[in-house]
Amino acid sequence: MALLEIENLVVEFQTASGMFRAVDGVSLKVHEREVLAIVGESGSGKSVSMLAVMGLLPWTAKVTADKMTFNGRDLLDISDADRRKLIGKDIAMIFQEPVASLNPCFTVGFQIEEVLRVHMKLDKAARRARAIELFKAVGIPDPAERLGHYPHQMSGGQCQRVMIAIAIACNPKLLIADEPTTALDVTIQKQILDLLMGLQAEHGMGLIMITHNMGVVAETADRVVVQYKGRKMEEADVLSLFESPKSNYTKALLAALPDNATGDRLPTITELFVDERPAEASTAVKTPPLEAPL
Ligand SMILES: Nc1ncnc2c1ncn2[C@@H]1O[C@H](COP(=O)(O)OP(=O)(O)OP(=O)(O)O)[C@@H](O)[C@H]1O
Repeated sequence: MALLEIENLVVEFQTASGMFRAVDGVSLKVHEREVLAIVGESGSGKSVSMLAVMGLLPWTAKVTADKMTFNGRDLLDISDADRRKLIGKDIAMIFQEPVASLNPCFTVGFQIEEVLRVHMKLDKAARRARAIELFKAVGIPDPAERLGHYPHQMSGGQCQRVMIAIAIACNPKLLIADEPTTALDVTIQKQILDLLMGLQAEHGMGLIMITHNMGVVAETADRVVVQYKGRKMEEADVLSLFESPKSNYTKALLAALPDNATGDRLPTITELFVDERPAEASTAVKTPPLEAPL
């Protein structure tokens, strides 16, 4: 049985200029111990699909699917109370802006201990000991002292390590990493990716890596889903995707990599890719409105 199973997921937002379809019939599966990369350019609905799984979309979103289960449990028909027990414990997510994802008003120690209090019911001393252990596991130096720091006192890379420590605090079965290295210095990006992959292997978690970076896909994924304008264009194991991509969009993504440049100028995706979908389908996905959502 797959850990996460999604069939025909559609997410639409109610906006001032009508309904906007951000995710258009996406299906995917993730198994235990598997790393699935979801790749696609900005706005292709990668984050929105996973926020739908987490139940973290605003009220303006309408989520429908033929199936959305976690470990056999129906996520479409789950009570708010049951979802709160699951999210942050069995399914955890880390985001691309680590500093903004932490609460600036509380110490990082309070924030990690809060997760341990709510989900693991540990007493104060056990929470502190576990928090120190987790900070050590993600490579934060002087963990006991760092627990007393606020997010603004730490670098972006350190904050992402804190976010990862919080995400793995309750030994989740599935970790969703939404562009976890995009906001970080290049020198730190590799360290954070290595840390995530090490933890994934050690804990046997399923990992969904959302990225627009084909280099990250190549380094991390077992299987890849390619998304474009809310639709799944292709799904393949990582080797097949790089060696024999099927969809023209995947071919365009690969051809736009600097390593594949032939002339003195890199081609853009729009030069390389013509939307393969029937006109009816592609116009169903309207250009996002500029005005704020309702
Ligand atoms: N609350 C919202 N109301 C209206 N439209 C939204 C809302 N949230 C996201 N969208 C739109 O949904 C589309 C998909 O967004 P999403 O964040 O999933 O893209 P993405 O593929 O993850 O790209 P990125 O890497 O830039 O985050 C975008 O066009 C975005 O503007």
